[in-house]
Amino acid sequence: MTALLSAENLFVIRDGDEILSDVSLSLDDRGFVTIIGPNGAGKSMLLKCIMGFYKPDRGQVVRKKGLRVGYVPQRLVADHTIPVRVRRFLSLRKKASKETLEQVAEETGITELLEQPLHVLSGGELQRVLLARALLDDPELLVLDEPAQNLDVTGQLAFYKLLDRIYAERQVSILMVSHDLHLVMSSTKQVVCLYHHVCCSGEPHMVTRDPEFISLFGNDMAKLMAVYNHSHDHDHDHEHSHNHDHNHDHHGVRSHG
Ligand SMILES: Nc1ncnc2c1ncn2[C@@H]1O[C@H](COP(=O)(O)OP(=O)(O)OP(=O)(O)O)[C@@H](O)[C@H]1O
Repeated sequence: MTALLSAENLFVIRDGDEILSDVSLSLDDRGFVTIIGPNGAGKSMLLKCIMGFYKPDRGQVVRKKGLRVGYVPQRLVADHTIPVRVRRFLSLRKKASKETLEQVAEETGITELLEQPLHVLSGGELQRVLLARALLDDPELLVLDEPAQNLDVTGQLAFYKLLDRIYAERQVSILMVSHDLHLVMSSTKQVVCLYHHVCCSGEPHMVTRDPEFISLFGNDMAKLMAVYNHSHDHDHDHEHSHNHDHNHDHHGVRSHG
């Protein structure tokens, strides 16, 4: 397998706090990695470093040469005072052909919305438009930062279902921050549990059994995951990786050193 991208030993330190502490992560061709972690754990910061929006204090991000990346932010605040139609919005930054734009619109279920002004769209529709925009360049890697955070449960389900289909049908890898592990765990191949450092990582059903996962999210979350795991609960010990060479209190401190 070819590594599309790797983050190597990233540190981000602000006001003496380690927002990211020795974080490493790598994404292979056709990988599907979901980053989870409590509020303020540094998930968005990690994505910003990976996207090159933010320079880590130490460490580096190595990308495959010429890697095409599509980015889907948490949300888009549409400006009511400058009514932009969806079609125009999609062609603002990307030089996609009319055919590509319409094919991607079809794929993401927004064909009917192309002539609508952005500001009239629902939250779910806007997220599909943002996904469509990220797909216009035919990305090898899709990076999504809590893409369903502002949607209701039905909207979340629909969005992740669409993402599943895109992953199945395209030659694309996915790196996503999500709080909805129970909704994405059937598609996710690897979960990275972050609390300023990588607490544990591996296949979803293994990570949810990890004592560090349970200490971060509590037993209720672990039990909820167990229900979702039930249908494909089998042993993958050999694929599970840990990072246990640290010792700290997850609930109290932010600096680990
Ligand atoms: N540019 C910055 N300068 C200083 N501190 C920052 C900066 N960006 C983020 N932080 C801090 O870093 C910590 C991690 O923030 P981040 O947004 O990465 O968390 P998160 O895991 O994405 O949280 P959430 O789940 O709530 O979105 C927070 O305490 C935040 O205040």
